[in-house]
Amino acid sequence: MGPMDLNSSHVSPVLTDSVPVNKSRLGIHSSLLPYNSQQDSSSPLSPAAGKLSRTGSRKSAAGNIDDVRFNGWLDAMKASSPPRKKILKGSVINTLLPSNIEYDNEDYPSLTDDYPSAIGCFGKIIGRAKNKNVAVFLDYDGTLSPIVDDPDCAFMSDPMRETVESVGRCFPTAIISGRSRDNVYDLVKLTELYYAGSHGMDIIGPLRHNNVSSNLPNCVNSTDHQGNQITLFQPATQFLPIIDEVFRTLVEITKDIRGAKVENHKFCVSVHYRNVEENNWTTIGQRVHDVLKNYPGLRSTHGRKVLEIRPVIDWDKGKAVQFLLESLDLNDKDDVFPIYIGDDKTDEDAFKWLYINVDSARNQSGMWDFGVFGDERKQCFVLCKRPQ
Ligand SMILES: O=P(O)(O)OC[C@H]1O[C@H](O[C@H]2O[C@H](CO)[C@@H](O)[C@H](O)[C@H]2O)[C@H](O)[C@@H](O)[C@@H]1O
Repeated sequence: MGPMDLNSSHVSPVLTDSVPVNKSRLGIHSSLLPYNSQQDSSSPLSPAAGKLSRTGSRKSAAGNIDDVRFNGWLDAMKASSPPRKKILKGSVINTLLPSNIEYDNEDYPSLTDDYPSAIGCFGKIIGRAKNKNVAVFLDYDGTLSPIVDDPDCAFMSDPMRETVESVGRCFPTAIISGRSRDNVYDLVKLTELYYAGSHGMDIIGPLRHNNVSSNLPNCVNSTDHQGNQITLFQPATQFLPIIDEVFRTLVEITKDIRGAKVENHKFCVSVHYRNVEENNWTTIGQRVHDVLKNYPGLRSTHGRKVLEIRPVIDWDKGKAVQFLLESLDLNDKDDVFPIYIGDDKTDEDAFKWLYINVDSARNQSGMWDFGVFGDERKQCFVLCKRPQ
C-alpha cells in the first residue's frame, strides 16, 4: 500500500474537540490536557515568525495564567517519562522482541496493578472468541516494536512481523498509530492489513459498501497498489497546510536543543525529548507551548517522551476503531470480538471507545463484555471480551 493523498475541497465535519474523560471505568487517566486552543481564539492561524511568536509573549510573566498551564505541561512531560527499568526476561511477548534492547516501563500504575496477564488468560480469551468475528487493532510503537531512542530505528522483529502476518491472515487486522500512515506501513511492511496513521486521522480500510460513508466528507473509495478496493478517510485534510507550517516552525525553534527531534506525521507533528537533557525539558516544552498559542486549531497531547501536536477535531484512535468496525460491517453486531492492543495514552481513546461507549451502551443486553489484560511486562494492555 503506497502513499495516497486525497485532494478534496470538503470541510471536515469534525470540528469540535471531545471533552477529555478524566478517569474511565478502566481507571485510566486521560492525558489529553492541556489544550492550548480555547483561550486564544483570536490568534491568527499563522506560525511564529522565527523563534518568537507574533504576540511577542513567549516569556510569560510570573503568575501569568500561561505559567500555570505550562507547569501542567511540564508535570505531564515528567509524569509520562519515568526512568527506564529493565524488563523481565523470558516472557512470551519478549521472545517476539529483539533481546538486546532495554525497554521502558512507562506504564500506568492503575493498570499495572489491577489487570491480569493476557498471556496467563490466553486460553480463556481464545475460548470466548470461538465462533465470533474477531477484529484485531494494534498500536505500533511500544506494542509491536520496542521503545528505542531513535524513532527511525523502532523496527519490528521478524518473529513479530510473522506473528502479525499470521493474525492478519485469520482476522481483519489494523495498525493504529501516531506515525503517518506511510511511515508506519514502511515499518510494518504487511500489505494485507489496514492502516490508520496520524492517530487515526489517515485511514485506509476495507471498502465501505453501506451508506455510512456517504455523509462523511473526505471519505473516498479507491483502489490500492495491489488492486484491492479500499476506502480512504482523512478527516483532518484542511489542517495539512497548518501542520506543515507548524512542523517547520518547530524544527526551527528546537534546532539549538541537543537531542530534540521533530517528526512530520502528515496530520500531526511529534516533538521528541527522549534524548534531551532533563534540565532542557522546560525549554522545549515552553517553546512548543508558545508556538501553539498562535494555533488555536491545534493542541498537544503527551506520549512517551514526546509532545504530539494534532488538530483540534473530534477524531482519535477510538473513532478510527469505530470507523473500521463500521467499514467491516462489524459494528452493532453481537457476535463481534474486537481486540485492541496498545501501550500508550493515545490508545486509551480506543480503549475508552470500546469499553465505555460500546460496553455501557450494549452490555445490558450482554452483547459486549470487555476485559483488560496486561502483557507480561505490564506495559502493554490488551482489551478484549472478558473470559468467564
Ligand atoms: O501510536 P504509536 O504507534 O504508538 O506512535 C506513538 C509515537 O511513537 C513514536 O515515538 C515513540 O517511540 C519511539 C521509538 O521507540 C521513541 O523514541 C519515542 O520516545 C516514543 O515517543 C513516534 O516516533 C511518534 O511520532 C509517535 O507519535
